[in-house]
Amino acid sequence: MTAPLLKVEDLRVTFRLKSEGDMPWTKPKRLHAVGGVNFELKQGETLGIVGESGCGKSTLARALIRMVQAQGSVVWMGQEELLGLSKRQMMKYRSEIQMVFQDPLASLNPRKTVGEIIAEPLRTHNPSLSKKEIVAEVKAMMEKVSLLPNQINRYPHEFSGGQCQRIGIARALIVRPKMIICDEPVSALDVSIQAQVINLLMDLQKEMGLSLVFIAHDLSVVKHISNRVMVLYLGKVMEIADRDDLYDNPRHPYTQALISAVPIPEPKIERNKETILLEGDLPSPLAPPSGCVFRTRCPKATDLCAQEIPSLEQGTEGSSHKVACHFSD
Ligand SMILES: Nc1ncnc2c1ncn2[C@@H]1O[C@H](COP(=O)(O)OP(=O)(O)OP(=O)(O)O)[C@@H](O)[C@H]1O
Repeated sequence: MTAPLLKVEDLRVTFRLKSEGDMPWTKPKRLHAVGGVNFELKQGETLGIVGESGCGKSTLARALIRMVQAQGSVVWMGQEELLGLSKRQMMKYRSEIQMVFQDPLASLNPRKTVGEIIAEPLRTHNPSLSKKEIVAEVKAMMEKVSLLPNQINRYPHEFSGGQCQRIGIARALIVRPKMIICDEPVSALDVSIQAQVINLLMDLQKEMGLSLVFIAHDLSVVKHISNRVMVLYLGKVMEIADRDDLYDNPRHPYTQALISAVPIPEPKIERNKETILLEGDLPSPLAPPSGCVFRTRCPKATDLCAQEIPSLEQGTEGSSHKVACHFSD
């Protein structure tokens, strides 16, 4: 069996916060943004990551490419432990793992032309390329993402939101990565444009054999693009399963609530299950609940849930459907 492209074990990110009013001798508060996440990603696969705002999706993504400091282990292609590498050593892998960000315009330098923006990673990773070669590569990549190559000298503000996201995708793909992390890549775009960008990503994935980590809070979008889906809550994995398994048979009460709230596109089709309303807000990650972090909003919680952290377990032997709940369905 081939090794997974990416293997993440017990990944943890803790931010140390010091508020301005604190006396010098007070201890900084610790915010556990990601608390012991495990998953694997195969070549050509798309893993969707969902969860409410503040549950740690972006921090997890940033930890994978060392934009934030993390503990645990991130093994790349069965060989390299990325968290142990120096910034310099990490450069080699930065061309293999690229990121597409949420706000397309804000993620592009307004003072650079589109050509310069797309070329930047190429110049960094292939300094021996001539100017002519770079321009040819950039124009070819612009065509691949359905941008007009003759617009190479224009500036980001001259493009629409959807076009800016295509520029962001071209910049990520120009160095031929093996994996792309997309952090809410379409949530800032109009609904009509979202589908175009998602379909573009799916076409490019097929053509280039890419693996995707796709972060979003819109469960319909994640369902469309993902092979597997991971549900995060307060920095912990609640459930992970193949896409259809998760959407047709959610086992964690949190996943059940999220899926029950997904709007049905065809109004004539009646929903056969009630929408489950979650009470209360996401607890502060500065003071997470004891035991199961979801228990304060969970309709099934008992004393056990306050005392014991449920481990992420498979329902049946060999199943890839895992759930962290003492009372899962
Ligand atoms: N640099 C930082 N310093 C301190 N706390 C941070 C930092 N970055 C994120 N956090 C906190 O970590 C937690 C997780 O944030 P994160 O942005 O990863 O969540 P998210 O699920 O991506 O949310 P959203 O969907 O709103 O982007 C939040 O409580 C956030 O306030």
